[in-house]
Order: sequence, then structure tokens, then C-alpha cells
Amino acid sequence: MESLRSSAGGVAGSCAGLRSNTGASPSHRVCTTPVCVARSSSTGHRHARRAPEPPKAATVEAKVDQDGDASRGLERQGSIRDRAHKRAPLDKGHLFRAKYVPFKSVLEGDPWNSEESYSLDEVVYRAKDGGLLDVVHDMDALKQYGPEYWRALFDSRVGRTTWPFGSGVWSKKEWVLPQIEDDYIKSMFEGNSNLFWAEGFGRQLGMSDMWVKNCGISHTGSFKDLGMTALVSQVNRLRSIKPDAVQAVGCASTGDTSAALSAYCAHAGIPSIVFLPADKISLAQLVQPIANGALVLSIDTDFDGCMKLVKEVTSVSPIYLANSMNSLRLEGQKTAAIEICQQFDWEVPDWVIIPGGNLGNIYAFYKGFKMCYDLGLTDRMPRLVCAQAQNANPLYLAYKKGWEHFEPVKAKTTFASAIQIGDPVSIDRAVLALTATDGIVEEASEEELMDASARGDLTGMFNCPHTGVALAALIKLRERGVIAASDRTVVVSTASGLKFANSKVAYHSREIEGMSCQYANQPTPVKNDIGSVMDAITAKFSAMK
Ligand SMILES: Cc1ncc(COP(=O)(O)O)c(C=O)c1O
Ligand SMILES: N[C@@H](CCOP(=O)(O)O)C(=O)O
Repeated sequence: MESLRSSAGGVAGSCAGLRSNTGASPSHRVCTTPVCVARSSSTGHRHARRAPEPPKAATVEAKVDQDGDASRGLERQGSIRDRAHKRAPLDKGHLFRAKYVPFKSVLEGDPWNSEESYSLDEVVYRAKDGGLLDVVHDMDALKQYGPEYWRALFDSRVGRTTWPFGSGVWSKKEWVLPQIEDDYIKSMFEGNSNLFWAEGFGRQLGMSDMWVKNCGISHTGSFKDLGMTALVSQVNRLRSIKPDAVQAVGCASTGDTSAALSAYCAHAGIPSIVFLPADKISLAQLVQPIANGALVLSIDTDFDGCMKLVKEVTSVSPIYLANSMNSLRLEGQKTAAIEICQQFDWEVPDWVIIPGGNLGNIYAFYKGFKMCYDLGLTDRMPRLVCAQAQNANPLYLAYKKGWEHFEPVKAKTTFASAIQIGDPVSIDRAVLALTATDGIVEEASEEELMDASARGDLTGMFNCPHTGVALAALIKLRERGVIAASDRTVVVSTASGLKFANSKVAYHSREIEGMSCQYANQPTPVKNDIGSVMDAITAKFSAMK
């Protein structure tokens, strides 16, 4: 707790009464940065001296309202950012803290007290021994506030436009990048993505509780926006406090990271450079960074080759690395898992199936679920499934060997082009996520993933081939009886099907060699007369004769 007190600074001072006089359990305390939601309803004064009852969602919501614009006569005075600035003056000190530590120390336990650590204001991607880094939070500080508090606070922020909490990522700011001032945040109100009951698809598999988390319904059409708002916001801060440290931001990409990076950089006015494997990403993905004004490098190699190049370039120049090797990204991405718990009223699903490529996201989901569990918002962890395309399956091969040995592969062409990755950067993170959750890795052939995707569409989705990989994994695990009929299962849909229209066209045109395309649905050419139109309709729906 010492760390909490010493770091609390101005906020602790301003809320001293609340802290020292409560005698209540930590869950009774309701003050946090940057918006202090503690306010006496009887006196109207902020920072009430008596601890209130543990906040219920509605109570906290009302108090946030009181702290909001309406009660302060700030309507229409400036932007929502201006109003947030008036509401929550900057540099009050921070209750909550995060820093980089070697990922190795996460494996060893007690990472917060790791001997090696770095401020998030440093430009650093690797530990001294060359291993991955991880962002860790001062969990003792967060534990000062009980689960009721966090649930109520997060629930109170959903569906609002209050800066920056209207974003699904920044609504969890205290758990993401707690120290960043709101003024540096570059957000397009990402997250809060829909989680829907996939009734029809589930029914086909005899399941009554099957769900799809639609992370692709997002600003640039993939889950990458969640990580990119965190990373670009921190870069925005770095460029302000260390003007020469970052001149541009770069990433290697199979199409979605580049789209998110270029959009968020354009939004922030920061130059971006994307390293793309030539002819290996969809046209819809390619046009995104072009439209956002990025320097688009179309390189005669595959994703793994691009990744190697961007690592070299970012190690010798003031170009900041935006791939998920940079653990900042995962802090944003983990909020999708927190959202799933929140959307189920803080109940944890039995299974969560996630398509995996560079393997940052499976670890991000693990982190989100783990934080909810460690802070008492949920009572267990889900079992995670990582789904890989058979043509790019290094994780699957390692899993099959009992995690004895990991060998990168040369990834072959797959319709799930965004996960055509043979040497995933986050392999160690993925192994932790899976072993700690009694997880499973499953693979899908090209035919399995395209058929599963088409089946999903036939129940109302318009999903991408990577979601097809996850749906195919679910089908296989159901067939083998690993996932039971009554298990609550979430398939994470990682991108919009609209980005991958080319693969759908190929499937429905039955143009794919060696694939029967059993769910193909082709357009019917019809002459411009009522008789031909009726013939076509009755041919399809004979009952209408
Ligand atoms: C659409 C899509 N799905 C899944 C993934 C896999 O995520 P990760 O690389 O974090 O494993 C990616 C990117 O790799 C992606 O773009
Ligand atoms: N699918 C990704 C591949 C790179 O992953 P990252 O999460 O490490 O950036 C992409 O769209 O580029």
C-alpha cells in the first residue's frame, strides 16, 4: 500500500477525508482519477468525508452525471475535450500506475516488483535479455477499490459521450494507461462492440448459449483499433514531452494493423509508415492506409519478412514500433475481454475462441479476463481456444507436441490472410495465456474455414475468414464433445467481412480450385420481364408455384 500512498499526490490530498476517515472496507471508497465520483448528495460538496454504501451502478451513474457538464453549466462551452479539462484538472497526481517489465517476470510472479522496469515514457520494446516486455499495473492500488466500485464505475460510462470515457477502451482508463492525461488521448470512441447471441449458428451445433463478439464492427473494421488508440495516445504524449523521440510510427502488417495505425495517426496528425507484403493483403485493406495518407511500402516479401524489416528500422531511427510486440497495444486490446464480462453482467463465459496470427490478441484477452478475476469482478477464468489456419499453424504444431518445442513455419497462402504468419512475435505470451486457462489450439483447413464462414453468413453474419477459422474450430470442438451443448461460448470475430469481399466472391462463384464451396449462393441472371423473374423465383421457391 506504500506505493499507493506515495504516488497518490494531489488526488490523495484532495480526498484525504474519504480515505482516512472511512474505516470502511476498500470497496466502500469511491474516489478515483481523473473524475472523482465522490460527492455528498446532501451537501453537494465533492469529497464527502463519510464513506457511502458500496456504489450501485445507478448511484455511480448519477454521481458521474453530477460531475458532468449539466450540473456545472458547461453545456455548449467548447468541445467535450474542453469540458473534460474543466471537470478534471490535469496533473493532480495519479492513484494508479503502470510500467513496463520483462515478460519473464510475469512468468516468475510478482512482476510489479521486478528489478528491471521502464517508465511508459521510455521508447523501449525489449527487455535487456532481448525478451518481450509487458505492461503491468500496480494491482495493490487498484485493489484499494473493491469489485463493486469498478463494476459500477465501468457500467456508468457505457453509452456516454463524456471525454474520453465514451470509448470502450478509455472507459477502462484506470486499467489501461492510468497515468496519461486526457488531453493526450487520441480516440475515435472505439470499442463497446456488439456481443450478440448467435442463436441460429448455435442451434445448428446443438448449442443454446453461443455468442459472437463483433470486434470487427469498429472504426477501421478490426479489433486493432482498440490497441491503436492506446499506442497512438502514448506516442502523442511522447512527442510532446520528448520532441525528438518519435518522428513517425511504423508497423508491419497483414492489413488490419496498418489500417488502424494509419487512421489513428491521421487523426493525431502523426506521420505513419506501413510495411506491407506485396500482393498479400486485400484491396479493401490496402486502400485504407493509402486513403489515410500513410507512407505505404509494398515489399516483395511476406509478413514475417516485413516484421523483420520494421524491427530493424525502428531500432535505428526515431520511428516508433506499432506492432503488438509493443506491449502498449495489448493494454487497449484487453478491454474487449473486460467488455465481454461486462456484457454478461460480469459473468465469465465457459469458452472464448480467438483466431491467432502474431498471437498478441490471445494474450490481450487473457490479460483482460485475468484482471477482472484478480480484482474480484469475476469469479473464474474462461478456457481460451486459439484458432489457426492450417496453412499458418506454428502454435498448433507446438501445442500438439505438448508445448515441448516451438518451431516457426513458412506460412502458406490462406484465405485468412491477416493471420498468414509463420513466426509469431508473441509466442511466449500465447503459451502463457493457453496453459494458464487450460486452453486449446485448433486448426482449420482452407475448406473448413471458408465453409464455416459461409455457414455463419447464412445465419445472418457477414464474417471475415479469420472469424471463419474460429467458427470452424468451434464446429470441431463441438463434434469431438470438448465443448458441451450448454457451455456458454464466445467466438471473437476479429474483422469485418466487408474487408474480405474478394474471398467471399471467390467462394460463392465456386472459383476455388479443389473446394466444393458447398454453401455457395450464386446470383441468377434474369431477363428484364415479369415471366422470367417469376420463373426464377418459383425455381428457387417451388412452394410458391
Ligand atoms: C482480422 C484478424 N484476425 C486475427 C488476427 C490475429 O491476431 P494476433 O496477430 O494478435 O494473433 C489478426 C492479426 O494478426 C487479424 O488482422
Ligand atoms: N494481423 C496483423 C498482423 C500483425 O499483428 P500485430 O498485432 O502484431 O500488429 C495485421 O493486421 O497486420
